[in-house]
This record gives sequence, C-alpha cells and structure tokens, in this order.
Amino acid sequence: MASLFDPITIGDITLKNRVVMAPLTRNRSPKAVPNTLNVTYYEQRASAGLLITEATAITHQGQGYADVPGLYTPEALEGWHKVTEAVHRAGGKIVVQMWHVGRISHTSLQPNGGQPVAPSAIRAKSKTYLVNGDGTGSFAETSEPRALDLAEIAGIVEDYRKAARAAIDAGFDGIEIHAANGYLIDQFLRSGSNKRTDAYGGSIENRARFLFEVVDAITKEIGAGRVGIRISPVTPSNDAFDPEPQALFTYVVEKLARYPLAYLHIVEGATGGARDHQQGDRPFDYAGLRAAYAAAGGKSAWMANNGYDRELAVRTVESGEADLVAFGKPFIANPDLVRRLKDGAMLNAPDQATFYGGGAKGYTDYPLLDQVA
Ligand SMILES: C=C(C(=O)O)c1ccccc1
Repeated sequence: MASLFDPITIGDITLKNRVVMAPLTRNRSPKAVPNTLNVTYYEQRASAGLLITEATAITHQGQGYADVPGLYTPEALEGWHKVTEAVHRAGGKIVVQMWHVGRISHTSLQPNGGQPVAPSAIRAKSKTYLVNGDGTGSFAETSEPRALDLAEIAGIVEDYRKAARAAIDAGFDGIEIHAANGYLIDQFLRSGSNKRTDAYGGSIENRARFLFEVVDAITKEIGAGRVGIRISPVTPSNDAFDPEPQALFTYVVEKLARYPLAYLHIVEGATGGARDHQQGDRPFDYAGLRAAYAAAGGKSAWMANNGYDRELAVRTVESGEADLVAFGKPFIANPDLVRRLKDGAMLNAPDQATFYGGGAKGYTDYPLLDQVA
C-alpha cells in the first residue's frame, strides 16, 4: 500500500514523495521575467515531491494576465534557469506549466493591442488581472476575442514545441501542458467555447484535435516521460462549459493512454471551489475516468487535485485512487507543507488579500514550523 510520503518515479522523473505543489498564479514577475523573489519562493517549497510552476505563457499572444511569467524571451529563460538551479540545489524537482490563455486576456496585454485569439469569437464571462499605471492591480473584463484562422493553428502548435524545448534548456525536469480551467486548449475542447465548423470543431474528436497536435509536438520534442497534462473536466472557470464532460474527457484520456506521459493531473470539481461541482445532467465519475484510461492501456501516474486536506490525501493515495496529490492554497501559506502533513502539524492559513500581485508579503514571508513559537 503506497503512502503519500513514499518516493515515486513518474515517467523520467523520480520524486522523493507524492506531495505536489499545484500551479499557482501569483502575478509577481513584472515584464514576464522571473526574478530573485520568485527564486526564493520556489526554493522555499523544494521539499515538495514535485513543484509545478505557476502558469507560464508560451508566447506574448499566450499572455493573459499582468506580471505572470513567460517562456519566450531570453531574460525570462535566464530567470527560470536561476529558479531551477535553486530548486535542484535544495533537492527539489520542478516542471513548468505551459500556458496559452486564448480568450482569457485583454487587448492591453496582447501584441500591438490586438484582440485575444480563441477557437471562436465568443467572449468569456470572465475577468483578468491588470496592473494600473500606479502599480496597483485590478481585475478587468476579458476582451472580445477573434476566431483563429485555420492557418494560424499550426503556428501555435509550433510555439508549444519551441517553449517545451526552451523549458528543458532552462533546467526544468519537465513540463505540464495546461489543458484546464477554460484556457486555449480547454476552449477548443469544450463545446461552449468552440463553434468551429472546420476540422477543429463539432465532434469530440475534432475539438480534441488541437490538444493532440500539441501533445504530439511536445512529446516528440522532449520525450513523453517529461510531459504531464492538466485537465479539469467540469470546472466552470473562465466560463468553460460542456454538457457532456464524461464523454469528452473519456475520449481525451483514452487517447492520452497512447503516450507514456509522466502524469495526468485532474482537477476534481470547480477549480479552487466545490469538489462536487457538476456540469451536464449527472455527477462526474472520476474513478470511471481513470478506469477508462487504464482500460485503454494508460499507465501514467494519476495526480488528483482540488480541495484535498491531509486526511483525504493520505486516504486517496493509500487506496490507490491516485498516485499523487497536488495542493494549491496550502502550499501558498506553508513552504514546509510536506513536513507539516507528515507530522500532522497545524497549517498556516493563507492570506487571500496577497494571493495576486505585490511583493514578499504573503509570498515568501510565511513562517516555517520551526519558526512558530
Ligand atoms: C492560471 C490560472 C488557472 O489555471 O486557473 C489562474 C490564473 C489567474 C488566477 C488564478 C488562476
């Protein structure tokens, strides 16, 4: 029977435990360049079995929020190299979450002030984070997107391939494809945001085409053993919706079974919200999803996420329902979360007011267990 605190090898990556830091957007990388504060933040949390970085834009077009990092300038890659070196020096493992926001963006963040791109010209009922002239942050409505021309899609697939290569060259142990939470890949998957009538719209197979072109390109470039993927079957984040999530994501995982990936990362329920959130006419069957994946020959590690506490995480790994558990907010407030979970110690409460934007406060200043009187 496996324990949350046992080592595990996922694809080409060996982890010292199964406690994962989930991707957490913190908006603390001005000009999309990781800085010394970011180095400290990730280094502090290196006792995790695996760190998944905050969502990181593969190109300027893929950028949707102010002060999130990128993977597309020499300065950003140099900044990430400092992060990976520090995490490895501290004995950690780290992958970067590769992100294209699609329609979840704002003209002020887009190249030449242009419209964000999407599978279809359907505006999301969502907001994005901007930084005002005086440096203060605020949330603004996302802009009206334009539909991608068929001829543009191959270029974005190539952007993913180039970014994956750049990530490995920057010292990451691997990458996570961000296919969740209503961003570009998820916008193609979900029928609520994809009304295309060409080979990328309509049937489930067509709506998943873009995802698998990205998976093909990245796994050919860096090897499947260094590739994870995050999906969120029923999240309503960023106005994501599909009335038949079980059919859609069963198709997705059955096709992913063909790739010997490092892991599949599943957001259960509404991201950061109710674990039992439902889309469509019946509750989502996560065990059934994994069974379909295994029946299709899938052998990659299964990473569960969203609202896990110590008890549920320990039970879920011991039962074999998942191989790893990813924690978000608990890692914001507890750099030494692994030790706290192992010891059953109290957890610092995260300060919501400092989740997004700002500096060290609420980012690198949470006390370790040893520092708490
Ligand atoms: C990248 C995000 C995601 O995956 O939901 C995100 C972006 C902004 C705020 C919170 C989360």
